[in-house]
Amino acid sequence: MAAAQDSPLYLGFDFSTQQLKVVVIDGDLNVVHQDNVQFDSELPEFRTLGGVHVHADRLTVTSPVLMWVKALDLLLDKMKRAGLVFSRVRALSGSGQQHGSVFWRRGASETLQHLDPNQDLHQLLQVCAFSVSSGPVWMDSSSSRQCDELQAAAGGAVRLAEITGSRAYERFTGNQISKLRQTRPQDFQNTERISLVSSFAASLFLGGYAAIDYSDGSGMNLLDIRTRTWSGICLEATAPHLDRLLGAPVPSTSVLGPVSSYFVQRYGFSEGCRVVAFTGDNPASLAGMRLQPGDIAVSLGTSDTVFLWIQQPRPALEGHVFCNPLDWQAFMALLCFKNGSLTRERIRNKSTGGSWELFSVALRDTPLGNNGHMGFYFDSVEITPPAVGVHLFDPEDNKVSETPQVEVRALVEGQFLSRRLHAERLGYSIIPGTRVMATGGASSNKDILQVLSDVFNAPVYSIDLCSSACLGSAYRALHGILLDTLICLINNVQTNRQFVLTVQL
Ligand SMILES: Nc1ncnc2c1ncn2[C@@H]1O[C@H](COP(=O)(O)OP(=O)(O)O)[C@@H](O)[C@H]1O
Ligand SMILES: O=C(CO)[C@@H](O)[C@H](O)COP(=O)(O)O
Repeated sequence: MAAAQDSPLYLGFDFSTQQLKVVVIDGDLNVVHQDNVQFDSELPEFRTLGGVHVHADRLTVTSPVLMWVKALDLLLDKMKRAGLVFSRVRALSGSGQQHGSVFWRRGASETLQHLDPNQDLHQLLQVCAFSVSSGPVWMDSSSSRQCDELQAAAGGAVRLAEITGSRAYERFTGNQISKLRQTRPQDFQNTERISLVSSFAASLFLGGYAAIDYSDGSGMNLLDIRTRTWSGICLEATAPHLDRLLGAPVPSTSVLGPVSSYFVQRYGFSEGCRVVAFTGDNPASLAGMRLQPGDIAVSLGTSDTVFLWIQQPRPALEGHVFCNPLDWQAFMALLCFKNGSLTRERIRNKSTGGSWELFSVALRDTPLGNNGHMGFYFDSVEITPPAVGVHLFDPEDNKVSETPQVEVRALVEGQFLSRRLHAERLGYSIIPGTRVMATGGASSNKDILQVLSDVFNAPVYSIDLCSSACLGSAYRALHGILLDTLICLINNVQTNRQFVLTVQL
């Protein structure tokens, strides 16, 4: 049943690689509105391809910070035009592509606190809010030197993984901070605060710097995932006084504060609307998919990721362990594959004239196993495994340069075999009852999901909305508010309780 016209609403945003999305839910978890802004097509002035700029070295990959700010202006205007009554919003939360960093210039805190509601955020922040106008994102693999330095300082890759949940990875924020400090010292000097994409987005809503949450903070090679505090060894190896630039990390369910007066005056948000900590898009998806023990999630967004809810961390040299965004005592394991949707798009353009429909036909017209044709497609330096290049094999295992008729299946089967193989190496086993939960843009394609099901030998479930990260963020907004109310109640009961002396020694 639809909720009353004035019942509370909860917003979930996702600042992902190619777009900004929002989902609005009511208190019964019904989705009442969704919208998005595509970076490439709706903000062409930033000249991104897939939301990013790939630099000449092919290793450095950045995104303009103001593009994300302008996308938020545009999205909120779209929501207003669609008739969304912002005064009903009780809480909001969100997520961001993981690992990307935003460097706020000295004085930006002051700017954030005094935003003029008559102007766009983009106008207000364009002049001097950021010391780095285009920050590194998760696709960047240019910080190998800094990774080696961090591992040496921490006592090796295994030790670093034990502390932070991952060996050193180029895209992880700590190594990107190190690179900026070494290569652009002046910009680093001008920096007042460093945010992740998630905490940057939360800062816009708060009108002040938002804390980094434990879960997204686990993707930096800086957080001790067991104590949930910054690791002294890692901070020291990265930059002096880094804790001041990062602020203290907080539980992912934290209520950070009220939405800033800018949003109250410009869009009519209620002064009581609360901002719940933003997190990474994969942790938010974990919440959105409501994973059960034994489930495995496969996200087919710009990146492909495989992740699961785990109770005990067992960090390895491959893959990542993050703090869990819902249960502070639990964790999540994640594998990330860089050559996901963009590689599927390249083969779609090459083999089926740019049509997903014909891509699907090619999958339907070829048999499981592809008569022995096999492909490994690493268009750009892969994360899992660290490999590059396209490697094709015929049924006799000869390396060939082309597999034209069967290329679509060679690609998709190869991708999913790799997802399964690496998940099993992490210790995950497919057992009777295993459910594969699919999400992300490509999960709308049933023929791709059929291959996923065949390769994992398990049923695949998807949700009727592509962005589980947005949905999870809206759930998290509601969850955060409920937890906060509960904690306040418990505190009140404890303060008001009258103790009576009942037994004397
Ligand atoms: N019908 C389809 N078949 C296969 N892939 C699709 C289809 N529709 C969209 N996609 C893929 O979804 C990708 C975007 O996924 P999405 O999860 O929205 O990205 P992100 O959240 O990383 O910005 C696109 O790059 C596109 O290749
Ligand atoms: O690097 C990772 C996870 O470690 C990526 O999964 C990013 O979080 C980008 O997400 P999408 O935009 O592809 O959803």
